Amino acid sequence: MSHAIAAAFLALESHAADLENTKTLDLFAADPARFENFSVTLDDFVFDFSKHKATRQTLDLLVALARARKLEDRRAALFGGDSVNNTERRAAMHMALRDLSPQPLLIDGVDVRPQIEAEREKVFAFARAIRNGDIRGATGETFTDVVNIGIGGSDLGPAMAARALSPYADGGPRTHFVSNVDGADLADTLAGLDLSRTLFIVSSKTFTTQETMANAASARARLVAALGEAAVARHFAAVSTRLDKVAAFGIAPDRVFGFWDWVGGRYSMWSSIGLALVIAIGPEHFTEFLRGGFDIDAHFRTAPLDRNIPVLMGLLGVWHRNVMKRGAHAVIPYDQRLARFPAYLQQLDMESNGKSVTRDGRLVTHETGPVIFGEPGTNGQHAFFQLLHQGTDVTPIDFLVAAEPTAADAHHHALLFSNCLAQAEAFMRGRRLEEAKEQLRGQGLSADEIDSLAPHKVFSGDRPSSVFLYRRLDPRTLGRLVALYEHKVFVQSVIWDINPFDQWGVELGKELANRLAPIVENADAPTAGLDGSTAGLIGWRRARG
Ligand SMILES: O=P(O)(O)OC[C@H]1O[C@](O)(CO)[C@@H](O)[C@@H]1O
Repeated sequence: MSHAIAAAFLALESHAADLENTKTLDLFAADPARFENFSVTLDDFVFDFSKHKATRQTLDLLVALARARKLEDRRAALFGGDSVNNTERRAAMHMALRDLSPQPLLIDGVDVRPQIEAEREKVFAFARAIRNGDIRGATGETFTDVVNIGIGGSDLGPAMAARALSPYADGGPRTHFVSNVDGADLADTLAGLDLSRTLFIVSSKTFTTQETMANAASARARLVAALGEAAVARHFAAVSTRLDKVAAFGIAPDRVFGFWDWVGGRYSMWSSIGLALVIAIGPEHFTEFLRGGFDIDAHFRTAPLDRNIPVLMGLLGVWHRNVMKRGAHAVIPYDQRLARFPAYLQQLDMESNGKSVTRDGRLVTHETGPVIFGEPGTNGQHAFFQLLHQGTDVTPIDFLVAAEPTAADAHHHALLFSNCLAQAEAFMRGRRLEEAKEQLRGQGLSADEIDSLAPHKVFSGDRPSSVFLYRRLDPRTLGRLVALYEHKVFVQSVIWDINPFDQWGVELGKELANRLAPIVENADAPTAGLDGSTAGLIGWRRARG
């Protein structure tokens, strides 16, 4: 670690010590314009970070750390199509997929815009034909249901977005997502579906992923049993970078949609991987989704670092992770249709920044990515918020909420919105022992009862949160949200000097699963050489199989 970076961290640590006796509420008292000063508005979108215990000096020190890490140069390298994914020797140019300008998009000196636009047009034409019934199944029926078979980045993005944007799924077929190798996933999804009206999309960047290949083979077998071998060409489409492998599966070339190795799996929902989503919401709404991502790219590239939403998200996360030593980060959408957004972010953030070595392979000197978790509010309030309010660990929270009701019921939205703001306020405000006692006195309790109960009603307060307030959850807003988090993850990777675009940590488990599968399937296969626990568990299963 260079001297400048070590000095930047030391300055942050000493500043944190100075702030120890300051309450976040005091910061509001000292600055009547704190909300304006500690929030950023982007069109009809507000990022409010005023409830973090952070001052102007905190921001200056965090920006100094970012500069010491050369964030602006690294951002230029990212957008310039450099091989920022150094361990796989690739660019990470998912932003090119949503660049709606006419500018050339250079990767290794080649303008990739024509290929991107051609592939997108092919996806759009196919989606339109499915939606309007020009493309039909083997028996001449229109498609009423689309089943996307994929996992991780080939599932979570489109699945999350199809749910988030369900009000925009006007007139298209229903979409379903099968990911788990547990056969129950496919079986439960297909129960009740009419195979003669069902289109399967096999989505896999590598077209080798065990779960996806197993589910695709089972879906194919079910279709062949129902409609015959010839139906496969009419009922299957595929999305992959490995067109050679797709051909071997028997999917017709005009139903194969490609993308490129410079698009990471968890960054791929902007590509042909979005096919199921395009079929669900239509090309026009999908283009609005792309536009939302493109808005954020422009903001990320041009806004000053201390007014730059993804930079602030990333740096505040570094403040909490590295200076305050907080190990988790919660994302709570007060928006039921964003129910899968926390799961989507788990892959985006934890697969990207869950690393222990730097870009050049040395052990990191600081903590890297936190555990990301979340559930929609208000449900989370009745599940794990107790720990967030009074547990011994402090967990920073992102609250996401729309300003406008999404359903016709304004009353429900008023309740939802109030709950969101009330929680954020409660985490910041807390309740002192004296306040707790005062409240209990008002309830007519005896002095002894008050003394014994009051400590249980104390909230430390100063528990930090950001609020993302958007007008409504439409395709453009969703595009903005996804791109904001993508760039936040990138900013943090720069501070931690790690490669956010590889995922070697998923390899070992995959290798071992492939080694175990034949031993589990064949009851006579020897278990010698396995560790005692694994052999014991297989033996227990065999005895009952
Ligand atoms: O699209 P594929 O190649 O099937 O991979 C699915 C997922 O598996 C991973 O490689 C590892 O879990 C993810 O990065 C990826 O999104």
